[in-house]
Amino acid sequence: MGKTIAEKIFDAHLVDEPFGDVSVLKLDRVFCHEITTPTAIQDLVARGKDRVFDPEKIKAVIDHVTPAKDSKTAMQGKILRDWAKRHKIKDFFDIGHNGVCHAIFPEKGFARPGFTIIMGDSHTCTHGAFGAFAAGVGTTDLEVGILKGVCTFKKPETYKIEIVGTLQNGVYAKDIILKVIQELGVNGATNMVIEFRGNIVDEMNMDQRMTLSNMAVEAGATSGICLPDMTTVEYLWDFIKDEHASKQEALETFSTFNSDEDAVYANQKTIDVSDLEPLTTFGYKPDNVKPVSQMKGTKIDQVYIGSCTNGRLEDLRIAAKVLEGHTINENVRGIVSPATPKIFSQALEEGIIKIFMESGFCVTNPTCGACLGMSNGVLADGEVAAATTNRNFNGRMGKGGMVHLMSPATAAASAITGEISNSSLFCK
Ligand SMILES: CC(C)[C@H](C(=O)O)[C@@H](O)C(=O)O
Ligand code: SF4
Repeated sequence: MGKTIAEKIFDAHLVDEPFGDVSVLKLDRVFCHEITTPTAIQDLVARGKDRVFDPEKIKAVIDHVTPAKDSKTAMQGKILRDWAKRHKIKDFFDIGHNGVCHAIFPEKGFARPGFTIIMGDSHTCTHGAFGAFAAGVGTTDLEVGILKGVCTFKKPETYKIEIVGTLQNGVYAKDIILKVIQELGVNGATNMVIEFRGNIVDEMNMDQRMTLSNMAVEAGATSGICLPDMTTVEYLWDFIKDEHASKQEALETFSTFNSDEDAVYANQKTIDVSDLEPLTTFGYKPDNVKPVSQMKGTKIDQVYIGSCTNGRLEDLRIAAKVLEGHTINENVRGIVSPATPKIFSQALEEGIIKIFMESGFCVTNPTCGACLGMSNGVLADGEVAAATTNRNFNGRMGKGGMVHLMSPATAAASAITGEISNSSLFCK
C-alpha cells in the first residue's frame, strides 16, 4: 500500500509508537516567537530544566509586537532575547533584523522538504509549502520540543485537494484558499493534513504556495503540504547547494518523500478554479466567503496589507500595481507591513514603497502588528477593515471591529474606492 508525503515524513522521524495511532517524532526545527515561547521558557526554568536540545535547530524571532508597545510586551521580548543569548541560539532575530515568523524563517532557508517543524503558533502550517510536516503546538509540546527535540502527534490522515483549471486575471492564491475553506468549512479538515495538488499548485511560486498552506489551519488542518518540486529546489538552492551535487540530485532526494500514486487518502476533492472570481469574507468565520462582486458597496475604514498570509514581495508588487497613479479614499487609513526586512528593502529598490506612500499608505516596520489587533492599527468599535490576513474572528483586529479577508489586489482596489471593490476596476 502506498504512502502519503505526511506518512513518509512520519516514518522517517519515528522515535516511538507508545500506543494506538500515536507517534513520537524527532524534530528538525523548533521555531519560537515572543508571545508563546516565554511561557514555555519560564516553566522550564521553574522546573530546573533550562536547557535546549540543539541550539542550531531552534530559531527564534520577536515579531508579534515589535518594537514593544508596553511593559508586558517588552518583558516578553526580553525573556526570549535573554534565553536565546543564554543558549547560544544564533538564529535569533530582533529589531532591525526581525520579521513575521512564517515569512522570515522560510526566507532564511530554515524550512526544507521532509522536515518536521513545530512552533507555538497556529500558522506554522505555512512551512508545509516546502514539503515539510509543520504544525502549531501548545505550550507543553513546545517545552518538550525545546528540551528533547521530539513531539507527539496522532498519525496523519490526509485530505487531498486538487486545484485544477486556468486562473482568470485578478484571481490569486488567496482567492483559491478562501474557496477551499468555503468548500471544506472551518472544521472540514480537523485533525487532518491537507495535501495541495493539481496543475494550479504545480504552477505556483513559493510565495503563492505559502499563502495556500498558511490558511490550511482555517479549515481545521494540522498542516497543509505542497509536494516539493523544482520550484522548491530553486527557492532553497543557495541554502542547500553544499549538500547536493546538483539541483536535479536535490530534486531526486526530496522527491523520495512525495506521495505514492496508490497512497490512501481519508478524503479528497477536486476544485476547478477556472471560473473563480475574487473572493472575500463577510462574517466572523473564515468559511463565510462570498464573491467580491456580492460585497460591492461595503464601506471600509482601514485597509491592511501584510501578515504571514500576504505580506511577501509578490503581494506588495501586486498591490502596488493596482495603487500606482491613485490616491486612497479620504475615509480610509491604509497600512502596509512588509513581512521581513529583506522584503522591505527589495520593495524599496523596486519603487513599491514609494507607490504605497504616494497613494497615502502608512508603511510600518516588518511585524504582525495590526493582524492580531495588538498594535500598529487596532480598529475602534464598529470599524471595518479590508485585510490580507487570515482571520476574521470577532474583534480580531480590535474589539467591536469587523475584518474582511481578501487578496492584496482586492485590498488595494478597496483602499482606492473606500468600499470592497474588484481590482479589475484598476487594471492597466
Ligand atoms: C500569538 C499566537 C499564539 C497566535 C497564533 O497562534 O496564531 C497568532 O499568531 C495569531 O495569528 O493569532
Ligand atoms: S501575521 Fe498574523 S496570523 Fe501570522 S503569525 Fe503574525 S499574528 Fe499570527
